Amino acid sequence: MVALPVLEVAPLTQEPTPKGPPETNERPEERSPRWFSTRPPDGSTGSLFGWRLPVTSVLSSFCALYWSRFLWARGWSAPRLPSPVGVGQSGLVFSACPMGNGTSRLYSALTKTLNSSAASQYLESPDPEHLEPIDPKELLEECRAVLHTRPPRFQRDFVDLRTDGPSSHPLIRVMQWNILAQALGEGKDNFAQCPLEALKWEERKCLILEEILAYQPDILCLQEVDHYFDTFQPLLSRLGYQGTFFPKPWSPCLDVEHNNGPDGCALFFLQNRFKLLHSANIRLTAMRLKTNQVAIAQTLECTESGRQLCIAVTHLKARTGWEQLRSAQGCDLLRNLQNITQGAKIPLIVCGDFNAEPTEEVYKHFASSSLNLSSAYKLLSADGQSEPPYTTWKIRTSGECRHTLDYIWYSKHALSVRSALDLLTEEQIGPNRLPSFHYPSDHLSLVCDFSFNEDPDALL
Ligand SMILES: NC(=O)C1=CN([C@@H]2O[C@H](COP(=O)(O)OP(=O)(O)OC[C@H]3O[C@@H](n4cnc5c(N)ncnc54)[C@H](OP(=O)(O)O)[C@@H]3O)[C@@H](O)[C@H]2O)C=CC1
Ligand SMILES: [Mg+2]
Repeated sequence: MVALPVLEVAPLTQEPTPKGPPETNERPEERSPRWFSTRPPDGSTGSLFGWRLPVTSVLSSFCALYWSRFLWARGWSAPRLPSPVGVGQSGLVFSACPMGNGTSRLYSALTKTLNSSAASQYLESPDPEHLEPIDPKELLEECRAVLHTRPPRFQRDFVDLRTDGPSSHPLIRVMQWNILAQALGEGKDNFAQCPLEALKWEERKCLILEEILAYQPDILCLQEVDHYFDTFQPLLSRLGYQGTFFPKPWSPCLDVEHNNGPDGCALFFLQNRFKLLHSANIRLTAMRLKTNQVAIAQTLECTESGRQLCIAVTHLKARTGWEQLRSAQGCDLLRNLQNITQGAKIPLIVCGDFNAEPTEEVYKHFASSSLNLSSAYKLLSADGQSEPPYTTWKIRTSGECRHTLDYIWYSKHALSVRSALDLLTEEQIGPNRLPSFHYPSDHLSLVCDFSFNEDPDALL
């Protein structure tokens, strides 16, 4: 069940003073973080975007717009299509336009384009109910065929981080990745050096899938997913994953013409490795008010060992000037995770785009939490104490942005990081930065192999 839109955090009152300079490409209402307002006593919403409107009319139009878009994004309002020709295997279909107009986008996952090449023969399915497993190797080959005009993908190596001998428990591979919402990449992010051609969804989705298939995570935590129902859910379910999607209540994607629905967090795990015990979709709050950011937290039982693991994914509020909101959202997530892990009894992994450098308060809350968390990618540094120099690197019209914002937190007593996927080098990323013809997102994927520590009763 998804919560309703976010009048509660509509920018209204003065809040914390931005620490850094405002980014010039932001809209005025986003530059000054003015949030957490209560409604004025006259029953209007106050100066929401400069208007004074009755609460009921604003509420009802937001609700109607949001729900119609949400239902439409899920395909619930869609009529069934006649069976298209050329039956394939995987359901990965390429629509004629990048995001498509309403109709072609809605149908893109179901439709077989008449002129599709032989390369996509295995990638297509006429039937949304078609659930036959896909061989990951064959899907990878198909993706590579689609990408044959693009430069080869970058080589990244796993760094061995073991400090002891081999574990008797099988490894758990976790991938964290902000994949870049298609609507934001094309419509809002203002990438200055990335040609629109490089963002074409038909090819970019293959780059994303290629990255996932190359590392084959057991657990996959994604942010900025705006193609869940038409791409990732159908394909990944046929690769053996069970998926959950929680859209942002008022996704900025919905402001983009020809969007594909709201973006949100998605969490996938391999069904042959885990059983789902508990799942929570969390609308993050700040000072008890609902915000536009979300998280998913699930408790899984490992089929091999019978041990439990809690996994969470989140995407905190972006942009400079919103540090206090991120901090409050982080505290709310930690509070929720305290409950879900039964007071830190269940080992925990938290993946996210925190939109916060390690110097920020929210990072410090996680590092000092009573959940005893440590950030896995620190282990790649020489002293094990420093985060990588960047996890996102892009050039916006407002300038170059190189930041460390993405993290994989883990219970440091209960779990060990056995290896971590190295980041792309500056040379690999290239002078035009990300995204690019080589790499589909402005954020790098983070991938770690975890094992349970031997003593299950050790302090978490
Ligand atoms: N929050 C609210 O109450 C309401 C919001 N809205 C709409 O929602 C949007 C804001 O939503 P919110 O969830 O707060 O979004 P955020 O500020 O968290 O950012 C949304 C996306 O924009 C990207 N982004 C970050 N910095 C920039 C930048 N400088 N230029 C362009 N894109 C950037 C982020 O990517 P990354 O994480 O990769 O950095 C993120 O995915 C607005 O467009 C507004 O119109 C509408 C009504 C109410
Ligand atoms: Mg983004």
